[in-house]
Amino acid sequence: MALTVGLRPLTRALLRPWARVPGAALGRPAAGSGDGVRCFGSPRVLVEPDPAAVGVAVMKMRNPPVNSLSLEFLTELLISLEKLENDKTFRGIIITSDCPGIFSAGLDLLEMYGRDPAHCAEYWKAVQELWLRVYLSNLVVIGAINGISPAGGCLLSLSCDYRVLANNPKYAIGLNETLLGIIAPFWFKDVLVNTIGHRAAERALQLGFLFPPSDALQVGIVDQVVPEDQVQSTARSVMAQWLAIPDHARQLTKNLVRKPTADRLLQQRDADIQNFVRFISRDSIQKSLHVYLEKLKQKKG
Ligand SMILES: CCCCCC/C=C/CC(=O)SCCNC(=O)CCNC(=O)[C@H](O)C(C)(C)COP(=O)(O)OP(=O)(O)OC[C@H]1O[C@@H](n2cnc3c(N)ncnc32)[C@H](O)[C@@H]1OP(=O)(O)O
Repeated sequence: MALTVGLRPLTRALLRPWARVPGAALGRPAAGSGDGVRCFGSPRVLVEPDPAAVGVAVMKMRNPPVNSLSLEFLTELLISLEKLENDKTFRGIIITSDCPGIFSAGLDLLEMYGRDPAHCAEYWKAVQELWLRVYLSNLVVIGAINGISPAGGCLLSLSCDYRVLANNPKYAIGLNETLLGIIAPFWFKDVLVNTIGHRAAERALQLGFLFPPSDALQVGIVDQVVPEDQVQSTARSVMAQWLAIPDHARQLTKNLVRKPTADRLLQQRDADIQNFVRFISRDSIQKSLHVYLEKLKQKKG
């Protein structure tokens, strides 16, 4: 899938600093890595070949403090994913977090609060693009979910082929948009319905459920819950099962299952952007975001 949307100016801006980081440029051997070991990534996305599994890359998100999906972070994720997709040495990716206790806090609220319509439109394009790229990836994508994963973080998880969640009572996963006074877009909703079924999604979406690990497993929003120190090794074992299937058969099957859902967005991307911009620009929605951001601040005391 081509990187179709208008990310070029930002992409160029992002590429410049990477060029100054020895070994950090996409596709170059990393500083300190052995000859021929490919390690590519960016300031916020660390991508390394899994030393224990041929053809597998581990992608670690590191946008502290909470891996919120800012425009810059989304762009870096997109570039790394595109690079991996085009590198025939890789057949699978494990997506995980480098921020302790947090997989991803979801979309960056500061990209939607107090921003002008043009910025919101650019941001939403990037959100759409990340979803499409992960959801339709030809690679096997396993989520090693080592922290809380609300809203956009949950969408990212749901877009993986398989989800392993760490069994920690502090962690939770779900589409909690209504708690913020906003709504999950139809394609977030579609992916949740596909995963947990209509009735469970109806309740979860309206009530903004964030499922703790045991409930998450029970409802099927994740596939496995394991002790925290086994998340990566479990993801690796699952990856081996998925990679035992011939790529072409698995990829065509994935496409068969996922394309109708992706097509619903692909057929109306511009309208979806306009809808988002109209919605997010409303005074009432900006007020809700303000209240939510204030709550986050006050939580700190
Ligand atoms: C028609 C279409 C409609 C629109 C659809 C839009 C869909 C939106 C989907 C989304 O993804 S909205 C985002 C939802 N995310 C959340 O609700 C999570 C909010 N965050 C938290 O609950 C907590 O931060 C945490 C993730 C549980 C971590 O808690 P912790 O105590 O470790 O850290 P904090 O002190 O709360 O946060 C640190 C720092 O980060 C800021 N921050 C947290 N989350 C976000 C975020 N999503 N976007 C931007 N910034 C975030 C938080 O305010 C703190 O900032 P400072 O006070 O340090 O400046």
